[in-house]
Amino acid sequence: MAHQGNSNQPRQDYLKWEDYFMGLAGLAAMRSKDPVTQVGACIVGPDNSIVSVGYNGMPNGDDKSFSWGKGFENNLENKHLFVCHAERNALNYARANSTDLKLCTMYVILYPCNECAKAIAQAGIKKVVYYSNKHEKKVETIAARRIFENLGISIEPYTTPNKIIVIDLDKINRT
Ligand SMILES: Nc1ccn([C@H]2C[C@H](O)[C@@H](COP(=O)(O)O)O2)c(=O)n1
Ligand SMILES: [Zn+2]
Repeated sequence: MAHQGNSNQPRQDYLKWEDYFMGLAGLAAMRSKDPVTQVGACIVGPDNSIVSVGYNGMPNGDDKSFSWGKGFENNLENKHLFVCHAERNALNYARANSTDLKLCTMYVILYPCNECAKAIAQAGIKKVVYYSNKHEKKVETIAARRIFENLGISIEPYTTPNKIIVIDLDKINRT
């Protein structure tokens, strides 16, 4: 029997496309400084090329002028009015590179809000894959769903059972 290291067969447990894209969205989310909810988004072209990634953060990364709090009576002390959503950041980056997004798919860790849904629609994206819908009952999410439904934008949950993707950077040194 051939030693695994000498096998002439391709690996079978390689990362599938969906896992790769959602994994990239998850990796981007790890850049977020939001202490509660870290969101990442990855925009993918029809040829499976990575067009853009983004994560939620304060405008221009300015963490000094804005609070990461939530639940304060004074809305200006809450993050929500200020934070740039992962989807918008990914769209902005793609736009800055003049990429046509019409045939692209967006992979995102959290179901988009209404504002992002509008931006996704205006960019011409026709398919969104999301991981979590933890804000399902929020009016922003309900409005987003309506935008997607009315405009015929496909919005699907990520169904792959691969919830944990381990990145072992040092593996290369052991093989
Ligand atoms: N689709 C979404 C939804 C939310 N975000 C960002 C905005 C905030 O930083 C955070 C939500 O905070 P929470 O109320 O869950 O504490 O997530 C986003 O980027 N994309
Ligand atoms: Zn949003």
